[in-house]
Amino acid sequence: MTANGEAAGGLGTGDGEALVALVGAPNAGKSVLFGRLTAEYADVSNYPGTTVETTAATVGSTRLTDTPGVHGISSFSEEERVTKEAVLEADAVVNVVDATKLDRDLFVTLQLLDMGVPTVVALNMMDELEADGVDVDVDALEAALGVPVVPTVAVTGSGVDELRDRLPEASAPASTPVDSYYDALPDAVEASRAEKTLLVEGDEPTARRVAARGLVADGGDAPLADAGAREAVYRERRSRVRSIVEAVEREAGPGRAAEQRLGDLLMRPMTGVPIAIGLLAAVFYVMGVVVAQRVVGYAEGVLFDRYYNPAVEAVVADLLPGGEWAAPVEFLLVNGNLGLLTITVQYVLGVLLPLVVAFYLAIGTLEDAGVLPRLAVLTDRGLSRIGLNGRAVVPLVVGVGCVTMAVISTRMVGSRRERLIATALLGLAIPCSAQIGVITGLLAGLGLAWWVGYLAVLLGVLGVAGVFLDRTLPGRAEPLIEQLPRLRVPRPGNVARKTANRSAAFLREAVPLFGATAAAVSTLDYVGALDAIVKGVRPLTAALGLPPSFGRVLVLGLIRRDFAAAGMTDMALSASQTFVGLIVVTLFVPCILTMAMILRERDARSALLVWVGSWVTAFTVGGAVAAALEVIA
Ligand SMILES: Nc1nc2c(ncn2[C@@H]2O[C@H](COP(=O)(O)OP(=O)(O)OP(=O)(O)O)[C@@H](O)[C@H]2O)c(=O)[nH]1
Ligand SMILES: [Mg+2]
Repeated sequence: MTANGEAAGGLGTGDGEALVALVGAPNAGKSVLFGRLTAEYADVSNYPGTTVETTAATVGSTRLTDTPGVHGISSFSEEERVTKEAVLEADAVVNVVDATKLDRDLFVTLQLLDMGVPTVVALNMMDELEADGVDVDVDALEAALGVPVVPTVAVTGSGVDELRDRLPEASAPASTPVDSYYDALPDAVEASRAEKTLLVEGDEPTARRVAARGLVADGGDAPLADAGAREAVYRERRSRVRSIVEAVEREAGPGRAAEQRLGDLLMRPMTGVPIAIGLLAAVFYVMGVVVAQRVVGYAEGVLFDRYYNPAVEAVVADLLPGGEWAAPVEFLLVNGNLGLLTITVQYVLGVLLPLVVAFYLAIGTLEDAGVLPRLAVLTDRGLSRIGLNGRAVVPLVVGVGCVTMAVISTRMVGSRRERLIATALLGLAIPCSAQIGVITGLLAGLGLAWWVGYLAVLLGVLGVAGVFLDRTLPGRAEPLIEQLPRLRVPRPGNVARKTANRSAAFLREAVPLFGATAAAVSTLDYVGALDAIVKGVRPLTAALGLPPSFGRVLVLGLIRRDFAAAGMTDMALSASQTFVGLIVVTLFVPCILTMAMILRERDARSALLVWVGSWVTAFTVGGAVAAALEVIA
């Protein structure tokens, strides 16, 4: 059974699994419901656009798919295409509607019903509807739509059982007002009702698909209705939405104003900027002082230095018999620079993991509270000068956690042009959490003035690079159209779960990569090739006033940025050398994982632009800073 027309009902009646898709507006609660219905976790955040790809899980005889949020079933963006495909494949849809935004969300509901897709409506966020002092007549809504409507509160699980029970009742009305437009399609188009509706609405991918089937009899003609049809259908649908909302919604009491006021405070520069600075300061206190210095300091200085490393060295020495082949193996496993079993483990578990966990906890809390998009509105003015809009705040902030992940989140930044700018800035001048930890540690030793200087240089580079890209790339910045999520109290369970998932993903990626890097670098080291490379880049390091051993840091930096920063901890450098070194390491090329992600999300040209640009920027800015420091001194 597919979503193809006739008034359909029942589910899973045929052989095999029934495909059910969760579909609805961004931030309506689809992913929370997905988690409730399947016991699998899909990323949940309190901002629109969290889900960008489908996630599926099987429960009993049903295969449930979580989809990216959309305001319509169409193909204007990548997310919409993904969701449209999921809808066309599905046997039935659970349409997740934010009860507090009926006028916005029922458009998709009616569109699904016009398409003849068997649907059950989950009327979610009922708790917030009540808090707003609004009442929705669920029975009247059900009657108006002609399909089951189940009130839910996804975060508490209320209504979820009923939703599951009523899934088999998924249906669509037998006829639709869009029927009358089907005549506008070329004769002899053989397509399902869902496809016909999309054709009337001018959906090109559907037209191509229908044409490719060879079902257009008179050849040549594109199986689309004329351009006016979409407008007419949309207008008619919006007016149906309005009359339904008028019929089912009524004021039931005073709404809450406190949340609104707090939200406004966050977005007004006078109050928002201090609040934002306070929040960032809190994050950096936790990251830079509590975790980077205390936790990491204890892990490195006590756990690894005193207990773990000596113990492993002793065991390896014991187990390896003497003999000439044993020496390189022992070097590989336990050498003091990057031993596979000692220093590498120490870097990953003792340094990076605590920082990464702390960072994800902090960012997860902000994500859940709905603070990030308000920061977006706040920073929109500044960012629009560098060719971006405020939505780029989220990728840039996520980038401070992990640039690789941030590259994925640039999908929410709008046009290709903005994505490229955001990606380039991320690759260039945003240090990742793993690196920040080490950087914070090194700068803390130098004093506050150096910290401020470091931030100033980075912001300067971000600004100049942004303005440069903005001026040189074709096109222009898009205005911010942001659906603000509500402010919500973060849910500790969700934050913990998300942190655990992200940290596990970090380990899965970092461990093999670190292992391979450490083995490769140790091998180069053992055979003396590392020294040769280090000699080769000596002119560069000398130009920066850095010792030759900094070349080793650069080699590490080609693979992982945090690796490079960590490599600096063991060098004897003066304050200004440390400063210049950190600037270079921060601006230097993105790690291998980020490069792979840029290739996946953008293209080879963008990747090359970022990589080469990083080399040039790192050494130009590093050189300039070194020269300036010399003048001052
Ligand atoms: N108060 C309340 N909050 C909810 C409810 N359902 C979801 N939320 C919150 O709404 C936010 C968005 O939830 P998600 O499940 O990520 O929304 P989504 O529909 O998957 O959003 P996209 O992936 O962006 O399309 C999160 O902060 C949830 O905790 C609900 O019934 N009541
Ligand atoms: Mg989602």
